[in-house]
Amino acid sequence: MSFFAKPHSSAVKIVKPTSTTEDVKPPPTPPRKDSERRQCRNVVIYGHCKFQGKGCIYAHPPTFEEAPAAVTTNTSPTLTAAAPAFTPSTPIKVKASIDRSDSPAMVASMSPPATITPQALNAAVFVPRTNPPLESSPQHDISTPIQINHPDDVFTESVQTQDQQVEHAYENGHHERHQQNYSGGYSSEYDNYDYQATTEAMQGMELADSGYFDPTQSGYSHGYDTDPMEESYYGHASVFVRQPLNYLLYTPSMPTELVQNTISSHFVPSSSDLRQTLQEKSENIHGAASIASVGLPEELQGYHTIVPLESTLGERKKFGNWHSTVYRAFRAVDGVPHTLRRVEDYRMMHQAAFGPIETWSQIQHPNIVPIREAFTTKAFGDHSLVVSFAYYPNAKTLLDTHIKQKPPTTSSFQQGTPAFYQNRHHRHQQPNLQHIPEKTLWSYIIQIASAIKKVHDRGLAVRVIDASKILVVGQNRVRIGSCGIYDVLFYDNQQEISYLQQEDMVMLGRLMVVLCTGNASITSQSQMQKALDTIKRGYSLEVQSLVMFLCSKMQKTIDQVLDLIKGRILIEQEEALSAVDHLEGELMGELENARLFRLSTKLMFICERPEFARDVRWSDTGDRYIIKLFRDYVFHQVDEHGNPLLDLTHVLTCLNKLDAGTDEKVMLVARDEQSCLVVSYKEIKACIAGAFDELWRARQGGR
Ligand SMILES: Nc1ncnc2c1ncn2[C@@H]1O[C@H](COP(=O)(O)OP(=O)(O)OP(=O)(O)O)[C@@H](O)[C@H]1O
Repeated sequence: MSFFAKPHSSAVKIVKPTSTTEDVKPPPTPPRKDSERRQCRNVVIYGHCKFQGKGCIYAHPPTFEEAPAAVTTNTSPTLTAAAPAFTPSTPIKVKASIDRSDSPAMVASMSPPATITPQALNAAVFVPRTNPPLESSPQHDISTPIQINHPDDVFTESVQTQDQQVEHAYENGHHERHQQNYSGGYSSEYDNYDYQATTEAMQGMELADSGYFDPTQSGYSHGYDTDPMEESYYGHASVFVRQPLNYLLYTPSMPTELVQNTISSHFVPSSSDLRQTLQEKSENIHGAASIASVGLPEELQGYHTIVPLESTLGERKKFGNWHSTVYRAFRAVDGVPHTLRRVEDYRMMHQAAFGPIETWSQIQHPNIVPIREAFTTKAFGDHSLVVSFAYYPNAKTLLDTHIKQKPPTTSSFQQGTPAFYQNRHHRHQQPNLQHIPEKTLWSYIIQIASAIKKVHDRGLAVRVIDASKILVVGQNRVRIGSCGIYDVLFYDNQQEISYLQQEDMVMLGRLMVVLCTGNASITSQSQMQKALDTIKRGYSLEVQSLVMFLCSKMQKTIDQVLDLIKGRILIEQEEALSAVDHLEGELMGELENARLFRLSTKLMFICERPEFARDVRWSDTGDRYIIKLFRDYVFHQVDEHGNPLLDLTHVLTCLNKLDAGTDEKVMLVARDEQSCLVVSYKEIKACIAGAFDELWRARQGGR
């Protein structure tokens, strides 16, 4: 065991002194010869010198037996002054040091102030290879560090300057290089601790981090790159590959001049609005409406919590010739909300009528509301057809969005409407009666035309291209809803598909007229002529000619329409890809959440495991103790009155520093407030990696 061997942790324990500093004065050192004052290189490299006492003329530190007594005065099993750590040249007053710990509550409770004992002052100085020494400050006066070089550098240098040491330095070579990492610098409290077994990961980290990694260790698989936890998520890790590591891998957000996340794009709102929109959607899904559900079946073919999405009072809505109501219900098997459209008083004559539903359920298109299934039921007290669709929270129809007038606040609708959809309608029925911008209009047309193309190519017709059946599900995003229902309802009265597809074209033309004029009730030829005049005044020639083409009696196909609008399609595609970039940028920002969550999870996995309570390696000793104190430091802070401090910023800051493994030191105070440890985030990180690695191996039955 050596004072200068590489330690596991450079944590410094600061405990109450056994005597005051005034009592003990360091003995005067007699002047020595120059060579005797020089530090033996073997000790620096390997932790000890084989030739100590056998002719080596350089200075050697005292052996363990010769070392001054440990500083510790209590029995808590932690590091002692024998542990290699920074040694202040003047006693550190704990009270002063704690000022660095950002913990006023802890400062208040550390009384009386403890100091480093004089013995500790004589202990050898250790400075981690890659850690810069603490900055000198009134609180911290750190001795000059010994610079430990890369072994190869030391070897070369020793050939030139210390011939006597060359031979045995080379001889001991690789083997001792490993040993120095496992053995040195720990007091007897650490003797029970299985470093060999538990710290492979730490070894790897330290080696890799400091450029010491030996590429011949190809079996090594635990380090930054192969976090066992991540291994479980992403499959078995491959062989560790040496690479320059910079673990400050915070995902940098794309600068706004490159991706304008802060600005609303065509399909995606600005970052803050996007978050708000998603929150509202989530709230919508979880919103319940008990009053609205009164009288409705509790369970319907595997769906429950059925809530109407529209008023069932007053004038009944019709779907074709049938009364119809739209509900939201949760599917029992997966808990996912669905939209159920119920068609009342429908008697199915042939089971084959469900055939088109089968075909429709296979159609996946970003502008069509997907169909889940269809069934008939008597649960409502009649013969109803129910078709289940995907549910889009806070979706509203084109009619509601752009055309419908807001109902007067005192209307019977609002008075008699259950809270759930009253609020919804109140929020959504704020129609934008202004002129729809041409860009938005083209976007709608292109999306709907794309959906029509998909359906026609499958040998079907859409049949519901209507402002009241097309849903606005996101910013400028539309989906055609209620597809397939007419195919079931009119199964016994089927028409030529080519005729129905022609109808789709005309319906698209009418939809354009409705959107351009804001008038959903154009029936006569004269009204149509007026509408065309309005379009001429407000929209480009391209819009006018497309409307004329679609509303004409000539035969047309969706391909012809797409050909006419191809220039606009390119603009739309540009917008769609920009939206993808925008969303990807947003997702990158959210990556951090997973990172911090994983870290917190590791802490929870490690700390205070009941099944390891009797295992010395998992009790309050060594690395686990540091982790436990760190957990307290992060999550269990209290204010000066002992009240819990719930400061999320503190938690995030600590976890980020931990994940980055910074050299910044933190003071961890024991729960009994009798001792504290100064330890860097880098070391805590290594402790956590080692402990988690052992847990991981125990999980696999290796324990
Ligand atoms: N798939 C869906 N996801 C979410 N909400 C939907 C879905 N389908 C319909 N809705 C909502 O249900 C409500 C009723 O739909 P419906 O199709 O009956 O519209 P409507 O405006 O009432 O049309 P109509 O006047 O023809 O009845 C609308 O507010 C609509 O936003």
